[in-house]
Amino acid sequence: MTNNSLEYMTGFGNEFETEALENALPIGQFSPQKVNYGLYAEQFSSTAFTAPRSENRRTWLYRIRPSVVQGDYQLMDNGLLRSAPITEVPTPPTMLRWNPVTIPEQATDFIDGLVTMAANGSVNGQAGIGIHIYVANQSMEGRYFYNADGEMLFVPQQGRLRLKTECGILEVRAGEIAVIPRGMKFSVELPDGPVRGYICENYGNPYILPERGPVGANGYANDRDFQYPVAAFEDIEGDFEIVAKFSGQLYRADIKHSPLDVVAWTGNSAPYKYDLARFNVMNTVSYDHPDPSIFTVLTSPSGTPGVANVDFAIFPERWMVAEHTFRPPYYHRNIMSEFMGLIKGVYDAKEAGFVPGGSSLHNCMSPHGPEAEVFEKASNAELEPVRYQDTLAFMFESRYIIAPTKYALEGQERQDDYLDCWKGIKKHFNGAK
Ligand SMILES: O=C(O)Cc1cc(O)ccc1O
Ligand SMILES: [Fe+2]
Repeated sequence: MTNNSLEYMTGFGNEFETEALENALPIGQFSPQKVNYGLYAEQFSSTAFTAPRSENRRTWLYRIRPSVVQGDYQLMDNGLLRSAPITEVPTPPTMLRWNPVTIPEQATDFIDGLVTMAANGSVNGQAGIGIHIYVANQSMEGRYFYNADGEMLFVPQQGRLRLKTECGILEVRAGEIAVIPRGMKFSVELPDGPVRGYICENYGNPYILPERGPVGANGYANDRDFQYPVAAFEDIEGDFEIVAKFSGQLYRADIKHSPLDVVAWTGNSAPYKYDLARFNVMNTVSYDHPDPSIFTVLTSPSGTPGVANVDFAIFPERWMVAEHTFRPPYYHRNIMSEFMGLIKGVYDAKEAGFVPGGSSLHNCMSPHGPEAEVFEKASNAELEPVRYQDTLAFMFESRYIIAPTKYALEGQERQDDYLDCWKGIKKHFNGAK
């Protein structure tokens, strides 16, 4: 890429404009008869042309060659990648938990190292999500990827990713997230070696920031903290490969040049990153445990107001000051389905077994909550203000039942003894007649 300095532009969903060469962007129109530098104009639409203006997302790309210059697609092996609906095994209501997926010893790039844990909705119906773990130890070399099935939310747990995209370069490490729009081409480099993390592939409406309601004009994830790349392009020719995820299937095509050849772009559909440490946490300063929706960073709305296709919520470092309150997450059963991961530290409902890089799934109406020891400790603790330190968990919460894959249910990471964490819950009832 000619522009290798990692500069970013800021502001969630802004109408950006950026050029790696001076005057590459047309002025006053999108599609002039001739574009400067002999570039081609290409519109990249992430919403229907006719989506309401407030939701409309599209970007104009000014590139060396239009995207149509490529070979034909051939089927590829999906490896452990799956899409909704998952039909290979029935979905049990059982509460599930997994150890981290091990980073392989053999050469594995980002595409090779995708493992689907679960999915819901319908990839072709553009509703629901795919939940994947990525493990890799090699940069993608000579190949590029795009996902026509959904926007990709990256939640790194270990290591750093350099995401080279059509719109420019983003780097993310554990504690940060990145989102790449549906269909945007990119490659993944690993500047510091092996990586592991989670991906929420969003088949539905693009993520937006949640409403703030009476909280007011500031707080939660602030718009200004979202960072977008500046234009950067590769002008290289060779024997490359483009890999597409389309309708749940991987395909490959030959391409004789780098598809990351966008010299300038303008619009509001672009990849972005966000440092989760910037989340402005709202919580009780009086009593009781509010619902985890107070920790929502991004939401993909479904057609029903207040009922998300998927919410991305975090459980970050914060002060806990609630008085006369059972402070950990309450025992509950929920119409929404909850997939959780841990980036670092210890999660307050589970002191053992839920480890960084691991995952859990509590589906629609399946009961869950603190393990036995946590209940005993929290119901007897001195309620001083406490700072939850060195911890970061997250949740993908969805209106649709989350179906684990056959690999998730039968693979080596599954903790078959998960339910034992609640076995020691004691009967404290003292009202017997
Ligand atoms: O189940 C979980 O651990 C997630 C969660 C956290 C919380 O603080 C309240 C409700 C909830 O579902
Ligand atoms: Fe929950």
